[in-house]
This record gives sequence, structure tokens and C-alpha cells, in this order.
Amino acid sequence: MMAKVTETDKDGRPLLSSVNVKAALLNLVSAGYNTTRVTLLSLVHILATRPELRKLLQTEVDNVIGSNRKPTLRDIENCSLIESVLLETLRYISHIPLSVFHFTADDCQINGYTIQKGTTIIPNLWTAHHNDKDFEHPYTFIPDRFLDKSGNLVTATDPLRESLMPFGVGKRSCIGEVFDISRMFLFLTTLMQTATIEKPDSENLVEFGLDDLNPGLVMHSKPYKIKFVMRQ
Ligand code: HEM
Repeated sequence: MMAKVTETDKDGRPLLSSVNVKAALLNLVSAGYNTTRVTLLSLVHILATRPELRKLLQTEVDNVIGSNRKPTLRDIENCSLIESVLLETLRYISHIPLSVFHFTADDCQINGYTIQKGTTIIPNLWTAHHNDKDFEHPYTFIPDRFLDKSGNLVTATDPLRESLMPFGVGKRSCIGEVFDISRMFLFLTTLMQTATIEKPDSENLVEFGLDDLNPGLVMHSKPYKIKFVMRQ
């Protein structure tokens, strides 16, 4: 069903014009596509050079989901390692190193500093995710970083999770967070269920490092080659 928005503002301009619709779609594609793409490309690269981790993920998927049905979002609560790996990938690559600029609507205090109204604030997510006060060995990819001693994902109010903010925080944080995590979960579980990622036969694939990301407002993966072997 199609509905046309005919409401106008007090000057007679349409509240939702075709320019607005195009801009919104462009925003969704650029904000949603590139960000998810680089996260998954980095993770696939990591898994191609870490067979022991790939096997652990496949075992979790085999135990929770098996091979006779497709993964669903309900499975997420039983796939703690998969979720921890997704969160750790977002932390480790921090591919939006500086978040969207904001400015203070009023005078305020942050950590004892007085910030005047109208000051531009640039959240530095890279530093937030790579300091050893909040994250032990911040430059190491630790797959089970977000698991507790019993192997459960630490709760969202745990200080470790609260220090993780790849989607920003507050009123203007990313509207795609839940969508993104759920799509990445379905992608990774489906991949682990159906295929094994390996190094290519012909070329040497070195372990993923942060140098494998091109600098930018959103950092992008450099191209690499891998091999997918379908599971029986
Ligand atoms: C790995 C995936 C993603 C990451 C790391 C990410 C990160 C971010 C960050 C850091 C912001 C700025 C928040 C702030 O201003 O403090 C943001 C905003 C936004 N994101 Fe995402 N994002 C991701 C995926 C997506 C997806 C899948 C969509 C859409 C389906 C999306 C749509 C948006 C939009 C529309 C905004 C602007 C929100 C606003 O200004 O109110 N993002 N994102």
C-alpha cells in the first residue's frame, strides 16, 4: 500500500518531500551498509587465520542450532561466544574512530571540566576502546572478552559493556544498532553452519591487524583473498 504525505508547514512547503525521502534512503545505505560491511570483512579475515576460534564458533552453532534449520534471532541468547566475538570485533576495529560531532546545548560539567554552551564535542571512540584502563590488552583481539567465568555474556550494565560504545551513546546514538547486531548474528551463524573459512591455496594471508583498515571517517577493509569450503 502506498500513502502520500500531503501535510505542509506554515509556509506551504511539504513536510516530507521526495528530496527528504532520497536523503533518508541515502543516509540509511551509507550509514548502514559501509559500517556493517567492514565489520564482517574484518571478522572473516580474522577467522581465516584463526582456525581454533573458527572451530569453537562452529561447535557453538552446531550445539545450539544444528544443521537442520536456519539460525533465528531467538538463538542469540544461547550463542554467547558468537555475540562476544561480534562485540569484540566492533571494539577492536573501532572503524568509526571519531563519532558524529555534537555540540553542547547548555553549559555543563564533564569529569570536572566546565564545557560552555555551543562547544563542539567530537567523541573519540577509538581511544575509548583502546585504553588499558577499561580493556585489558586493548590491542589484542580476545574473542571471549565479553564472557564471564561461566561462559555467559556479561550483562549490558557490566562496566566492560558500558565502556563499549561503537554505536555512540545517548539520544542521538545509532538507530541501526539492534538491526546491525541482529544481521551480523544471522550472517555469522549461517556462515559457520554452512562453510569453513580457510586461507587461500595460492597466496599467503597474514593475520588481521589494525593496519588492514584504510583510514577514514569510516575505516574500510583492504582487499584480501580467502577460501570457503562448504561443510558436509
Ligand atoms: C557496525 C555497524 C554500525 C556502527 C558501528 C554504527 C555507528 C554509528 C555511530 C557511532 C553513530 C553516531 C552516534 C552519535 O551521534 O553519537 C551512528 C549514527 C547513525 N547510524 Fe549507525 N552504525 C552502524 C550501523 C548502522 C545501520 C545498520 C544503520 C541503519 C540501518 C545505521 C544508521 C544510523 C543513522 C541513521 C545514524 C544517525 C542517528 C542520528 O543522528 O540520530 N547505522 N551510527
